[in-house]
Amino acid sequence: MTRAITLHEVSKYYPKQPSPAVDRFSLDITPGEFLVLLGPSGCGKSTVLRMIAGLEDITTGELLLDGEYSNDLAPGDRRMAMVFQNFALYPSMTSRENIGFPLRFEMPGEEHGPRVDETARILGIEEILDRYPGQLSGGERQRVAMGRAISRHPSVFLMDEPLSNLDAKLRAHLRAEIARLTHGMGVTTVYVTHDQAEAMSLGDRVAIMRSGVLQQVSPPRDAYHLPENVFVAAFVGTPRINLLQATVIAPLSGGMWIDFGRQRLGLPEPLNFDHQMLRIQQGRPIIVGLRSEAVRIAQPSQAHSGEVVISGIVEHVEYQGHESLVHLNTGSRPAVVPELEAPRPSGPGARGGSRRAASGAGGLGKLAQKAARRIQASVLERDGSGPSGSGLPPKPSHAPGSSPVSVIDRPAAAPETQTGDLVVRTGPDIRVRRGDRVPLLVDLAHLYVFDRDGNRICPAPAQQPRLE
Ligand SMILES: Nc1ncnc2c1ncn2[C@@H]1O[C@H](COP(=O)(O)OP(=O)(O)OP(=O)(O)O)[C@@H](O)[C@H]1O
Repeated sequence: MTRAITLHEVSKYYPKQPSPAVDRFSLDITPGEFLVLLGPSGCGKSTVLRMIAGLEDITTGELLLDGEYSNDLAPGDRRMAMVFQNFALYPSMTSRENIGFPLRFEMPGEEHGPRVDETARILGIEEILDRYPGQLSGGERQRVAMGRAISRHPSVFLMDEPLSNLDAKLRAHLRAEIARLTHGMGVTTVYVTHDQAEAMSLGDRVAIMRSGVLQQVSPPRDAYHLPENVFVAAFVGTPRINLLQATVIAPLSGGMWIDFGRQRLGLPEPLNFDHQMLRIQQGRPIIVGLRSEAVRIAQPSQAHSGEVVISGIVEHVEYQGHESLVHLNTGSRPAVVPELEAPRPSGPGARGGSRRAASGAGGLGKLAQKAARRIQASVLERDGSGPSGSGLPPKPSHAPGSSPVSVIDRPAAAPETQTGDLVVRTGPDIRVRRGDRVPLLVDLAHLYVFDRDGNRICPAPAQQPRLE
């Protein structure tokens, strides 16, 4: 009933496009799994989905369905049902007729009524079965569209941003319904979205794509806690992870610091394994990732073990009701991931807009895409200058980690002119004002470090590269 889907080194070149829309994509989806394809607009998610459906030819590579080579299988023979963003209901048919329509071909000559009624009951739409699409709300229309997919008892659901035309409340509601339905039916589901929150809440696993290339496949929790590279770290999680340019200082005489230019973090001694592995980065530019919950505003005397102190100047406080996000200037230089520079599309209809923006941006859009493909340049420096601390700053006067206050607050040579480089999550009642300098406690247990190419080096990857 439900199917295994394997994509092996699958690439897709569209005519007249210099680079592939999908580039050597390999993935095993197990029967009954809910797999989410996640990534920014134009990264190739829909193309992967359409190749699985048979709506798009595979240029190179193999698609296996239950282990059988299926590149050339006709779409109608794949027993897959697709749900799109734009509902695609027949306006002149009632909900009942829309849901029953595919059954005319799947069950010719048979009575469809019971199957339609069963589907309507599962979806809770019995009362709207005799209405036309024009008489339905967006959410009801999408339920009917899902009903049309479910009634066929497919072996695979393929969903392409099915909720993106709906308002936030309805999206959250239908998201829960989709999870309940697909898991209840045990049908393999591949779900496309650019909304990381949706992906994280729905997927058994999330496959994150960038410029046609698969970046990471993992359960949502691992994508958040163990991002394999800076792109995944930045794409997953709200507010976005703070990414700061830095250098490792590891003098032979001992100790290790992470230098942000104006401030340094001393790593507590004895160094743990992950921190020891940073020694080989000595003097090289790195990117430090700090999620908003890894830093708190508190007095140094309140530091727990594993927390070190830096400071920042309050730029802006974003009140969110249940919490506040405090934007601070620590005098560091933010690192930028090219595709994520534009605000993430969100809200109803965002997808079409973003697609237009991507394709219609002309030269700039293409340049951004080109930049994105250069894996060696996966992270840019915001001001275009070299990495901070490219010459070694003076040796600090005390050993790092010897006290919780192991940061060296160097007097700024010039006024701190950068805008907020660090966002910290706090309780809603925080009493800070713009311009206040506040102490920040950084929890080193939640420190991420990426090398210049954007690959995570702390926490150390499970498989260490072999030293030649
Ligand atoms: N029929 C086509 N002909 C040429 N190029 C195409 C075609 N369809 C898609 N593309 C290009 O292939 C790339 C991947 O497109 P795709 O629709 O798969 O991305 P996506 O991640 O689903 O984006 P979105 O979320 O905006 O829909 C894009 O650069 C897009 O412009």
